[in-house]
Amino acid sequence: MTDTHPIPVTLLTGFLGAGKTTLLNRILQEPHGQRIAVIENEFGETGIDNELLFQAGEQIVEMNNGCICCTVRGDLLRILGDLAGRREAGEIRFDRVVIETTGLADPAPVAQTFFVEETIRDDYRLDAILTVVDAKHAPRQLDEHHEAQEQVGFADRILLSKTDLVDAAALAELEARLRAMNPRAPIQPVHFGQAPLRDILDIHGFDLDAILGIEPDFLNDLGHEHDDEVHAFVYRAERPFDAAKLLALMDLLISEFGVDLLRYKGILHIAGNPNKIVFQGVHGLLDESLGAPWREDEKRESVLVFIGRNLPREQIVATLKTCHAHG
Ligand SMILES: Nc1nc2c(ncn2[C@@H]2O[C@H](COP(=O)(O)OP(=O)(O)OP(=O)(O)O)[C@@H](O)[C@H]2O)c(=O)[nH]1
Repeated sequence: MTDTHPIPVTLLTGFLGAGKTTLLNRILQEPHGQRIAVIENEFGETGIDNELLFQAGEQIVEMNNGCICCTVRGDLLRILGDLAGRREAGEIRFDRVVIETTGLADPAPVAQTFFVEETIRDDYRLDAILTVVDAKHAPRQLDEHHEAQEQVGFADRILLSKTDLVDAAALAELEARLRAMNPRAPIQPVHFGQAPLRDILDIHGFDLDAILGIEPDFLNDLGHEHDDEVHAFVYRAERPFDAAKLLALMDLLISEFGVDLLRYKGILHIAGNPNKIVFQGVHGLLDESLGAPWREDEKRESVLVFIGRNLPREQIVATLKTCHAHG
């Protein structure tokens, strides 16, 4: 197999006991012929999960003590750098990396590492954040723990475990709630970690030119029974944006609401620009680039998706409306 470059990285998150290790074991045991380096992160001194992990042939398990969101700049960088160096030197071979975060970790610092650290950006490509949600216990966890809500907000894909333990009505209610919190992320059931690998690896959740996986009418069926802190909204407009005004607004939004903006993504129709402009971010870190040209037969519509904690939606929408070009 030829070496992949940059190395794809999957970030696996989910609340305590959601089924992350079960899923990881399944990924490792699958006869896909790929070598996967696993970075395991646990609270405390003893990494029990390491014992539970099935270790096959050339797979590598790296341990990382302490909470990943606190030690990310140190341990994670060191481990990723070390792995890439040893791979380059031909000492070890692996095709991809999976990072399993502890059930209470905030995945943002891990994701941001791949945006900001030059050396890491050269060697690695963050493929997606996968969030395992426990169908049985999630309703209560979402009510009681903001970490559980945030993990849903960050997800590129939501993997629903333990659907065998709930009835269809409870499942439908949970799915509606998750969709309201994060309409970007498709929801996929995983029974004891079983899901097609194509639904888990190489999702390209962070690609700037990836389509915004939002159902056009999702806003119509948002449930409001739950007063979740984390929720999403979409802004669509056919009138072109004034680039300078929009940039100024994004700067303002980021400085004012950066901590509460979990994920945002947009495809923009900018006045005078024949190309789409695509951007996305995690908290305060924004990445933007020139997308493909608008096609002749295509509706030139900007679509922006914001997922965050208690975002002042009306205020943001009202300000966005002032950022369009005149005439
Ligand atoms: N009934 C049922 N149980 C499941 C399913 N998936 C996982 N489990 C069980 O849930 C428990 C927790 O699973 P783990 O994979 O250890 O969860 P985790 O997210 O790694 O847990 P932490 O590392 O503690 O955060 C185990 O007993 C699993 O066997 C499922 O689809 N259905």
